[in-house]
Amino acid sequence: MSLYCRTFFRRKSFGCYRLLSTYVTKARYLFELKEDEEACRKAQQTGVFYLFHDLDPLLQASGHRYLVPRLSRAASLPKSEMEAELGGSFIKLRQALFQLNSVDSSLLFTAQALLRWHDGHQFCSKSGQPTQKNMAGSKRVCPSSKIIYYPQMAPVVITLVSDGARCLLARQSSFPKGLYSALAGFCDIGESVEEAVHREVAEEVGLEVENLQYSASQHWPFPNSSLMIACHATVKPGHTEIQVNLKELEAAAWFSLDEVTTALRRKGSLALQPSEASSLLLPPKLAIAHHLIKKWVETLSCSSLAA
Ligand SMILES: NC(=O)C1=CN([C@@H]2O[C@H](COP(=O)(O)OP(=O)(O)OC[C@H]3O[C@@H](n4cnc5c(N)ncnc54)[C@H](OP(=O)(O)O)[C@@H]3O)[C@@H](O)[C@H]2O)C=CC1
Ligand SMILES: [Mg+2]
Repeated sequence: MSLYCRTFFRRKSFGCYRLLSTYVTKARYLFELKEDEEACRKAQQTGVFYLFHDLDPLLQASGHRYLVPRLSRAASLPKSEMEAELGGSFIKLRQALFQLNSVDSSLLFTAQALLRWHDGHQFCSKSGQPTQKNMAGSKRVCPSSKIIYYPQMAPVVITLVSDGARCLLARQSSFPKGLYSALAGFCDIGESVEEAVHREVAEEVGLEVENLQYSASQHWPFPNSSLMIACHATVKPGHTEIQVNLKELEAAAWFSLDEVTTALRRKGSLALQPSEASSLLLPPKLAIAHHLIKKWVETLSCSSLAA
């Protein structure tokens, strides 16, 4: 059983920061918890805990949604007794994605990513000796080599390529039937975001892009922690012929504004009804791919209205 503690910021107890904004005060407080073992120990006495078993969070079903119980103290019971006592079950985070609200999912993403990182960094890669976690869980230190290990995220670029009227979406064989997403790929070492976008698009669909525009970013915990960097880009005029790299993708195609708008309106889970078996499915709201696609639709719809 693993526990992830979250300490809620209480404004009145930090008079020394009174002149600063609430956000700055909170940021300074969280910084203090990472640096000061004793302050962190104290905070854990009033903090709330999220419970995990083998990286699966404890969730409570409530209609079509999942709620995340916040525990005021750490208890240690066998898994089944814990589930019975708290009226919930330990569920794979990926499986529960569509039934969580965005605040809960963001906290659980961070908690699971940290727990996974600690689990995989128990030993120093130089000395082979066990590493020790600090109270806040923000780093691990090897007492022998003195190396400090910090939790890491792998940078990933995700790009929605457009030819002005259509956008390019692709699927991997592991995706649910009908689901298409934007092109994604890990940055190689030494690469800038721009270089990674150009390379990934060329590698996966054989196209050259230009007019790169950063849109947003997101921490994504699956399968390991990634920092998703989302961009829009266009192809060079007239150069739209896709050459799918079948080692990376199962299929890629251009989709019209109408097709994408209809797919965005489709609600609910990723399972298609038999009558819609050939329909296009898009990533869920929580995924940054959804944000990129929605933004493209909004921009194109506005510009066609203005024309
Ligand atoms: N939030 C969102 O909206 C979306 C998130 N994603 C995420 O983006 C990530 C990348 O997408 P994907 O298209 O799969 O990536 P790539 O196109 O880069 O291909 C994935 C392959 O890269 C290799 N790889 C795995 N980890 C790393 C790493 N840390 N550095 C370099 N190469 C690595 C693996 O190859 P091998 O197994 O041969 O070593 C893996 O099969 C995935 O984690 C996916 O979950 C993707 C789309 C949407
Ligand atoms: Mg890819």
